Amino acid sequence: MVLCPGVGEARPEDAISTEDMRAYEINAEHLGVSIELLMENAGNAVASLVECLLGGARGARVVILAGKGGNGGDGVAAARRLAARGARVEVHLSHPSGEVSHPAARTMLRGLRASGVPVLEPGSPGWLDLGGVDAVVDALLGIGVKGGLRGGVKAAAEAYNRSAGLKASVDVPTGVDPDTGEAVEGAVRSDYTVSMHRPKKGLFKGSAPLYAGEVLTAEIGIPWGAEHYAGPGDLAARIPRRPRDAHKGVGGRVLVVGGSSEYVGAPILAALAAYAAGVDLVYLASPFSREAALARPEIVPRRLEDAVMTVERVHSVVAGPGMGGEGEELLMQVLAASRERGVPVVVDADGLKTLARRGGSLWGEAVLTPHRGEAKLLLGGEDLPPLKAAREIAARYGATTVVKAPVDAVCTPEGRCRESPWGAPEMSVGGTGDVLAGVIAGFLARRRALGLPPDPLNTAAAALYTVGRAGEVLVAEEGMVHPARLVEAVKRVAAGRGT
Ligand SMILES: NC(=O)C1=CN([C@@H]2O[C@H](COP(=O)(O)OP(=O)(O)OC[C@H]3O[C@@H](n4cnc5c(N)ncnc54)[C@H](O)[C@@H]3O)[C@@H](O)[C@H]2O)[C@H](O)CC1
Ligand SMILES: [K+]
Repeated sequence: MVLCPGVGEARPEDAISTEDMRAYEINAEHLGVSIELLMENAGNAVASLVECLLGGARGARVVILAGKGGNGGDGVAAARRLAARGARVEVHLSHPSGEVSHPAARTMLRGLRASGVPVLEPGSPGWLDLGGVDAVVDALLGIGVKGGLRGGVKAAAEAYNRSAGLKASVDVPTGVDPDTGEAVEGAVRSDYTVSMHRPKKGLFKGSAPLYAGEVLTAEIGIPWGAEHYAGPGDLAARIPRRPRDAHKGVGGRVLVVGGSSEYVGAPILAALAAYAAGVDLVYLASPFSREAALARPEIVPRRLEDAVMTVERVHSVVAGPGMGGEGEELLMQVLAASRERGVPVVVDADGLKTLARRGGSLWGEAVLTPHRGEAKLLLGGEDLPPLKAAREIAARYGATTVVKAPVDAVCTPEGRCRESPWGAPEMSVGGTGDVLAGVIAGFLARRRALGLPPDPLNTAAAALYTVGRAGEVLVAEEGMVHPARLVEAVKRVAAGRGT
């Protein structure tokens, strides 16, 4: 590995998806680390690598090929830093400068004006003339690449590949898919690729290594908490937006199984919360589903005895709210049917008591949502702090486990964990647990309906942030948390109107 300041080894086990990267970026901003700062750091890392590889920046002729998105922004920041170190730098844009689409990249371009670096647009004399360059940087496309190379990007990638200078790509080689590693025609071939924060998964797949050259990573200031704590990035990046021309079916369908002679409201709240999370259709199987549907016509009633056969129609299931002791057999049948059909299931409330009594091993796409009392039951009486309890229950029952507490914790059976500090003490009111179960199931359904893997750990994190934030919004606006109002607030936060 080349030894240069500011860059490190890229290990496949550290690789992340573009979805992860988008989530971390937004979470970082929420935690006080701005995108501009991340971009500046990315540019600095690129500048330092080029300087190091050339054995000094002073007098070196460097051309930065910059696209109109964030990747171009990294390149523009690198240009300013290299110029400040004495390099003879030019920026060649793939597009007219008025078309820069990324807000932070626009800021970088403004900052570049004062540095004396020439900025060449398509059509200006000398555009894509890379004769005699010592180094050329590919800052054309990063994780925002879509489809084959077009327009100025295509022309710039051709010039890059013909150039005799040292070649370095920012984040990913332009034209290589950051998730799958697939390369489109005309993708750039580099000597080095410096991937921001962590290497992107695609860099290790298929033919990507041929294009990337040596892969390095640069630490750009994303704090640990942006990965560990649930945040708005999990909602924005992991829960797909509904396409504007959405037809019925893209939002997913959820089945709620619960209720008993004693408890009526819990499964209804879970059903309404699933709707608030953006799904298309919620079936309710309970002893009173017809009455529930008369009061709330959006609920599709199912007889309790039809619960098991409804599993095959849905993208996720909530089982347990308000079930009492009456539904043990049914719960076990619903779990078996869900597992057999690969449908993720959220087990809450009385469903958890049944599991604690019967034991047994679930699967990673089952999500248990105990509060601390239920966690203690599941652990046979042992009282552990939330994070430890989540880790232990997840390992013991083989299911992703959320332990609800002032700082919620969620862990997978393999021991990967996240926490969520959002929410308010007023959320201890009855019904918030039912709402959370419905939102987790709703988000799981929305991912599955679009063919995305359910990813229960990060999907639960998105739900924890959403419900916690909804509670905060309500406390700020109304001074209290009423469960039915919480459903309304979830709808606003999930639709991007509550932050
Ligand atoms: N995520 C982070 O924390 C940080 C990311 N940084 C850098 O930003 C890019 C991602 O930026 P984004 O604007 O989302 O995407 P791109 O720059 O890759 O490009 C989008 C841009 O390009 C156009 N486009 C897409 N596909 C094509 C194509 N095939 N042909 C032509 N043009 C295309 C599209 O229209 C958009 O306008 C990330 O990779 C990092 O480099 C920073 O480091 C800050 C932190
Ligand atoms: K690139």
